[in-house]
Amino acid sequence: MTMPRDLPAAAPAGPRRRRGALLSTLRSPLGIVASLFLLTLVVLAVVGPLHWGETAKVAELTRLSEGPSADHLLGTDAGGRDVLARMLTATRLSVLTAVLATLIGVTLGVVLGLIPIVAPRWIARAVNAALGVALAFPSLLLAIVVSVVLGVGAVSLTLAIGLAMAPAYARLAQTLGSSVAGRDFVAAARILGVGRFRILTRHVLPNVRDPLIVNASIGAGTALVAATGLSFLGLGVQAPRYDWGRMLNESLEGIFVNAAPSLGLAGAIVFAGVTFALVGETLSRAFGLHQPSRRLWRRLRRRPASPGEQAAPLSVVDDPVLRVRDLKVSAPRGDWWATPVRGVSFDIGRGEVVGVVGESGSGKSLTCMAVAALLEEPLEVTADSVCFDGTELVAGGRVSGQTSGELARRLGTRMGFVFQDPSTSLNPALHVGTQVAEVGLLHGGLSRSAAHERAVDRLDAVRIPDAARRAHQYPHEFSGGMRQRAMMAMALMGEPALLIADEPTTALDVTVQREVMALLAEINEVKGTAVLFVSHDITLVASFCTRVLVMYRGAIVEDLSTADLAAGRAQHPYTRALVEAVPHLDAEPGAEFATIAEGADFPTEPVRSRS
Ligand SMILES: Nc1ncnc2c1ncn2[C@@H]1O[C@H](COP(=O)(O)OP(=O)(O)OP(=O)(O)O)[C@@H](O)[C@H]1O
Repeated sequence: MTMPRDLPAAAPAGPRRRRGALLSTLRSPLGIVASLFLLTLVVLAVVGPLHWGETAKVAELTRLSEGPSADHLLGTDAGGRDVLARMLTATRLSVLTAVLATLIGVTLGVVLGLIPIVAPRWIARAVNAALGVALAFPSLLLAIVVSVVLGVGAVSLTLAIGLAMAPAYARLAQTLGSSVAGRDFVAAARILGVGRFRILTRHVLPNVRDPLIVNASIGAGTALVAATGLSFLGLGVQAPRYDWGRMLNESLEGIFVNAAPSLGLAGAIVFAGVTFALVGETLSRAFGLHQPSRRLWRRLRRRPASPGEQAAPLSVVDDPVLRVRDLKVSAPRGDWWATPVRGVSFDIGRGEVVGVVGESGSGKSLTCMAVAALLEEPLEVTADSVCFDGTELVAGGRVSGQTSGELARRLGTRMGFVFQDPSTSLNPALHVGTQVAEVGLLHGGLSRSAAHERAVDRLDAVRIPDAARRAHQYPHEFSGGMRQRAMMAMALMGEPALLIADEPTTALDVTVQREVMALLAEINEVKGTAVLFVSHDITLVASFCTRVLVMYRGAIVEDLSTADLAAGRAQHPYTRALVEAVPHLDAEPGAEFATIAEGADFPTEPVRSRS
């Protein structure tokens, strides 16, 4: 039996969106085929014994083990009974065994898997240890042992397979449950005094439900094969009852003179298995858990540019360090593609400091990650050109997240990236010095000791106190500001032509923010490194940068100098709304702050406003 797939625990959609997604998936070719297959299987399971049950019992003693004929399409068995009628009659028992076994396996698995989240620690430890032991056994072997212990028969077969499936589902539920239990909303519920059981039912279960349902549908096919296999071995359904496995065993004796019964039964087993897999795949698409198909990738590549995309930049720089033309980032959302970055074009001059502002979700981070070739599948990054420091990153219209060779060396030594969250940007398992030294080892041709020496020197340059000692510490021993400076030290291992800083100060307190900004300014001045600085804080951008790109709904709507911005010469209504929303210290006490109304709709047409 195969292990359940470790699908991501997706946030559950609301009931209406869920229903809508399910209906639209059911109308897709996959959904239609899956529904037809499932309907056929259910009808056969319900109607089979009623319609063909009596015919299946009739034994024609003059027609034993006959081949296919007009009367008996799959021939007769050794007792002179019609194989097709028996096969159709056996559909109910075969399918029911698989479905019930899966239900038992999933239910038991979910209970065992989620116990550690709610039970006292000693119970959780005991359950974990038992699960570890159970998982060490191959599940089919476990099913054989259990069915021998329980005694052969349809009921014990169902229980045996269900019990054998449970450990794998328990592990899956535990993995999914633990990832949800660590999220902030669970912590918030705990702070509010919500009990553990209620947290489990209200917060954890709804968030792991979808991947479990998808796995259960696919797992039913595995259960069917296991049940058929055990019955085939004589450990499952016993005479006078019969399922496909037992029939397959009986048909084997005469397979060389009459292969039709074995082939027919194999076809039935494959049909049922494929049905369960198709249902699982359909649900996976409806719940947004699947990876997009190759056909979808191809369709995306053929997709024509949609209106509003901006192939021409709003301003052009001579000899830019970075030139971006018509950059688009698309992300799969179920069966369709969202385009959070809709064709942006811009230049950054050598040594220039350019800010990117825009509301949350406007595509600032995706744009930065895309130009640094950091985005990978399932995200799709296309562009006419992304030319960094004289090197074209676009090949075949696409920017790949997997760079190698000269390109990786160039990006590693000439481009630096400082991420928003200093707590996740460094590997917690490695010393900071080791991580900073990596660029020197990989691309600088330095020996291990020389790379370490340079890393210490770079940490010192970004004012990490006692750098030689600190280099041997782990990231958790650094403060947030020190981690951001360590990221800058990493960039300074090479000779960076561009430093992309994606909200590098958002997670820091004001004093540390100032230190980080001062360091960025120093790197720009001393090294001549251009900076692409992303921030929500338009005042900070105006004071630090010389030019601002304003992003709105995945496009650059205005590209203006900070002098124009400060002098109130912004022309796009969205830029003006951003400026007006900046709080002023000289505002009347008690006066309401200006804000951008939720759902406010601004034009996405860009304006040219550089003086
Ligand atoms: N890995 C991803 N897969 C799919 N969609 C994504 C991914 N990353 C971001 N998005 C979506 O793309 C859109 C733009 O995201 P992005 O992170 O670029 O926004 P942002 O402007 O940087 O926002 P913020 O200021 O909050 O960081 C958002 O709607 C986001 O949900």
